[in-house]
Amino acid sequence: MSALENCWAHCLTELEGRLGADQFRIWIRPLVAEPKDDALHLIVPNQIFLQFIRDRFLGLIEEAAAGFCGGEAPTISLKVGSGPRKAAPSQSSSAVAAAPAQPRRPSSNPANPAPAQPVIAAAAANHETTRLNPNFTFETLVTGKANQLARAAAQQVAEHPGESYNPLFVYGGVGLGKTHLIQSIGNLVHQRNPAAKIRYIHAEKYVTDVVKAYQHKAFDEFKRYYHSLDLLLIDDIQFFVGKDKTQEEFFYLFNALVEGHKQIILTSDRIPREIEGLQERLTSRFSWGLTVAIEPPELEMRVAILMKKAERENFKLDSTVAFFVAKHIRSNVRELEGALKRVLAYSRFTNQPLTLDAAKEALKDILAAGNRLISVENIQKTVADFYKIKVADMHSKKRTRDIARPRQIAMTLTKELTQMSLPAIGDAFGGRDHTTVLHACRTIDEMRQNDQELGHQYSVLLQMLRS
Ligand SMILES: Nc1ncnc2c1ncn2[C@@H]1O[C@H](COP(=O)(O)OP(=O)(O)OP(=O)(O)O)[C@@H](O)[C@H]1O
Repeated sequence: MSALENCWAHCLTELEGRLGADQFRIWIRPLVAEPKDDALHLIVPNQIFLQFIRDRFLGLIEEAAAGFCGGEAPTISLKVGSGPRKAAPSQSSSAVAAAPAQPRRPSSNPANPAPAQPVIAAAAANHETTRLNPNFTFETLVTGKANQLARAAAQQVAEHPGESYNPLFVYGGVGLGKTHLIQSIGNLVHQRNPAAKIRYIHAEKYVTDVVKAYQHKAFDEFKRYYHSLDLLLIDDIQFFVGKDKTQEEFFYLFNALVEGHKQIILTSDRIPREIEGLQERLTSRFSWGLTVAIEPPELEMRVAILMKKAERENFKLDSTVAFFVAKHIRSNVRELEGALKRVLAYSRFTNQPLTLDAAKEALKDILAAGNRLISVENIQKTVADFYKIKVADMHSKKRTRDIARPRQIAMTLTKELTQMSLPAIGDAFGGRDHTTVLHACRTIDEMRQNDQELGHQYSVLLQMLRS
């Protein structure tokens, strides 16, 4: 190996560590390095890829190369080539591709079925057996800035249930991967300890169980069952609001499990203290462990998710197509998945390669009816990014101007761009009253006339959301 090849090999190791397996596989692995005249030429598959590598990763690559070569760091250039060549050990040493792929997961082909679903908890007679989704694992979860912390915390909890953060409280908007993340914990705990009694449940089901126990005077059995769990995962805990009996029962259950070092994991669309109507003793207990957010994914992560999902369908998605879809579908991962399914189906049914034109055709009605795509989540995310605040602040009670004003702008945009009623908008913004929404719309409309800067910002946002 020449010094430059050595340098590139070092960069690969360094970058894999820094970017994580998914980002590395998608962005760095396709690069082919050609050492030439004291420079390292990195060949990329297409122009969009080139721009992306230049904007996001070139600095990192240069840093890694400088770290290896010290003062003698080579010049690194990017150019579009005819696609990555395979690097075999016997190959001439003039081109070095990135590390080999991770082993592929079993195919989704029915002839090669997914591993058996872990059965959760030998449930007591009245508590039907539930199953975790075997596809919701840490391996299939793409990590990016939006969920980095949540994932790290989840991994820690899965490896040391009942010992590190209890409860783990995960919050974030619709379709952002809360269920996927917490079920990954369940699946890993089950894999490591098949005897562990695990129950994943939606909060509404817990409410129903309490009601049934109440009706059938079967609280002893109810308690015996729930109190015997090793790991309890409850999704969408905000459904407990207004259910006093449920909250009371859950309070006892919570105490018993935590005292017994049994792990509890909860999700919600907002942080505990902002769930109005939840008893104070629960709110404070929910904050005992660790509360982590999942934010909407940024472009880079959305592309990675699309690539990974397509790969699981044994489909090689061109990065130009992935960018196109990711740029247009921004609000949440569920919508992103829906768009991907659509383009894949289109390509299969029409027997056409999945080109950019094919993707445009497949998504044409979604794109044409742009307004239908503008969801309240999309607006909240766009406005929060624009003003550099958290999406969670759209739901929060904070009244400082730097948060309240963007929130009012987002409400006004929602009124203008969607068919939602004032009460529905109020609900989507942390359960506010419709008069608050009306006041926000009037304030912003007036300010747009009198405050040039705000008027401009509003038009930019409108344009961003409609494009
Ligand atoms: N980071 C990610 N990597 C891969 N897939 C993801 C990721 N985030 C979400 N998904 C996928 O998006 C879909 C929606 O995720 P999930 O159901 O976990 O969202 P949620 O936050 O629980 O939504 P809700 O609030 O509606 O319950 C799932 O199919 C999930 O696998």
